[in-house]
Amino acid sequence: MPETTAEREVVLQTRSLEVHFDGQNHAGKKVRIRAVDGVDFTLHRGEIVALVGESGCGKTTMARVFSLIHAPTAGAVTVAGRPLKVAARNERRYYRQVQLIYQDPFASMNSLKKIRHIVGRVVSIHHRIRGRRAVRERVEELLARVNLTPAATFVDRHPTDLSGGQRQRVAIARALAVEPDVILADEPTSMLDASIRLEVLNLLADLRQRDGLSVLYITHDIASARYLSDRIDVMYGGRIIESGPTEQVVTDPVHPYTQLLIDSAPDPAHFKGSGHSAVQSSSTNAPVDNSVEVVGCRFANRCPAAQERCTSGPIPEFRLPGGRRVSCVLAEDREQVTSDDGTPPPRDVPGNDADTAKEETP
Ligand SMILES: Nc1ncnc2c1ncn2[C@@H]1O[C@H](COP(=O)(O)OP(=O)(O)OP(=O)(O)O)[C@@H](O)[C@H]1O
Repeated sequence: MPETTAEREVVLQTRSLEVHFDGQNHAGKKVRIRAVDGVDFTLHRGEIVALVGESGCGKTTMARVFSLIHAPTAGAVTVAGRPLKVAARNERRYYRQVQLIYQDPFASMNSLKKIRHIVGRVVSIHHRIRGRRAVRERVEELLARVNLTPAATFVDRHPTDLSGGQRQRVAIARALAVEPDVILADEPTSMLDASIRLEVLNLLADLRQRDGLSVLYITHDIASARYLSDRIDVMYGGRIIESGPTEQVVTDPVHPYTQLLIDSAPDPAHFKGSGHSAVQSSSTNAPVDNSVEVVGCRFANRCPAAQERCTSGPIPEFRLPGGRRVSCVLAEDREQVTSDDGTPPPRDVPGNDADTAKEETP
């Protein structure tokens, strides 16, 4: 396998992706909701990328674009190098490449059917395996792959006979039945008991390790993202505001919002399955109103380090060593920072309060 992400094949990519919805604000007025508002995202083969952010930031909408539920409003989406529209012409073939795992495995399972039927149906459709015995053998193989063993004891049970963690394993087995390249895991552990969360995350890590699967892991919990992912994309108000190798982002964040997520996690260094971000519950942290068009940084009204220029014009994307990208003026203070075009950013920018303050000091 190639050593660096730059050398690996890109399986999912977006460029300037926008997904807007018609909706209503709290006053009942019609508004345009910018669920995703100019996102550049990349997932390489065999990589686990975590999309992290609070509720309403646009994470699920991203996954829904890749699973053909929402169409992009603007921007480009490619899947294994092909434009999404082309890749999705044949839906069945598309879903062989890309599979979605939901937060609530019950939502996508007929609880009246046995596991044999729930997983077996996908096996028969996608692999054209006929004959009860052949289908059952394949189902048992898949259940064993997600550590539901002995598999023969699970096939004749109903989803209601299983624990939450076991049901999520069945959902993963069903996704694996089509032998996908990519798993989109949308908060796959948030409805599970803390003790089982780790098991499911370990299973995803194991599938990547053994089968080279690529995983888009969606979560509001940066501690679990740190546990599982190679890279983190932090999303806020429909935009990715910071991204890079997981350890670098978590141990040395640049954007104050990333710092807030880390501070809100119980113990980002030692995830034991119980992590829950407190960002949402704080009364001072009102969720972002993504129906309002904002030129600068959407986080500025909550940011302890906000400067005038954070809201007066677009915030450039800065690059840092290690493939890190940050949309925050604080990145200018970092060593080896470059602008999007690879040049060092101008340090003396009018309106930069920090610089002005330094000049005025006698
Ligand atoms: N079909 C839709 N119609 C109108 N608005 C939508 C639709 N889907 C999502 N939204 C809005 O888009 C924004 C982003 O939603 P999204 O579900 O992607 O966020 P999220 O980060 O996944 O949050 P959560 O973790 O709560 O699911 C929210 O303001 C949401 O209300």
